[in-house]
Amino acid sequence: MTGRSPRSVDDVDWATWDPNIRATLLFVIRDEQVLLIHKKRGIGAGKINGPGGKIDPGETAMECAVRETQEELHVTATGVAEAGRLWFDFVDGTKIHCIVFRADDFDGEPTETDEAVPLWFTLDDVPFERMWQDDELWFPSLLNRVPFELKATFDDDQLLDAQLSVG
Ligand SMILES: CNc1ncnc2c1ncn2[C@@H]1O[C@H](COP(=O)(O)OP(=O)(O)OP(=O)(O)O)[C@@H](O)[C@H]1O
Repeated sequence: MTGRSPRSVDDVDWATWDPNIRATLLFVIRDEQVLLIHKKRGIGAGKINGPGGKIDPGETAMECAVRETQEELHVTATGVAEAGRLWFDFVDGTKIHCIVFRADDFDGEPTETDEAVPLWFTLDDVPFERMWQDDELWFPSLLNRVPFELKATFDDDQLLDAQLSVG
């Protein structure tokens, strides 16, 4: 141990870090609004987030992001592009690697499912207090189309430390 605050980003050996969960997030951003979900189950249930979930064997991260958005909201995202990457190291040993996508549009009508409630927010009114604490750190880069990478440590859903790199 280094004796610094518990589990800072620099305490993690990222060179050997091997995620046990590979996941995605997708944000449809259209007409100065972003399509979010109130998540009903799974990791982060009760929070607001983008649609997304774990990558299935044999699918690409982008295929996963589109599939999860279809499953959770019954819409098909279009104009999808990678926006950034997130590394989450939890004190309980959970290691989540998440690829974030941005979409310009979608086909279909956002619909509540067993997994999620669709919610639109204007870009100056995103409800960060109801989201994972890291989201607020990288969301501006997502909006500005600046590639980002964020490494963060968490204890349960409490953010301990984070390092963002952009550009
Ligand atoms: C720690 N800070 C975090 N900040 C922002 N987003 C976070 C997150 N930690 C996890 N996430 C997202 O949460 C989803 C989990 O996936 P999750 O819903 O459990 O997967 P999936 O739909 O496959 O669920 P089942 O395994 O079928 O229950 C997935 O989008 C992942 O990126």
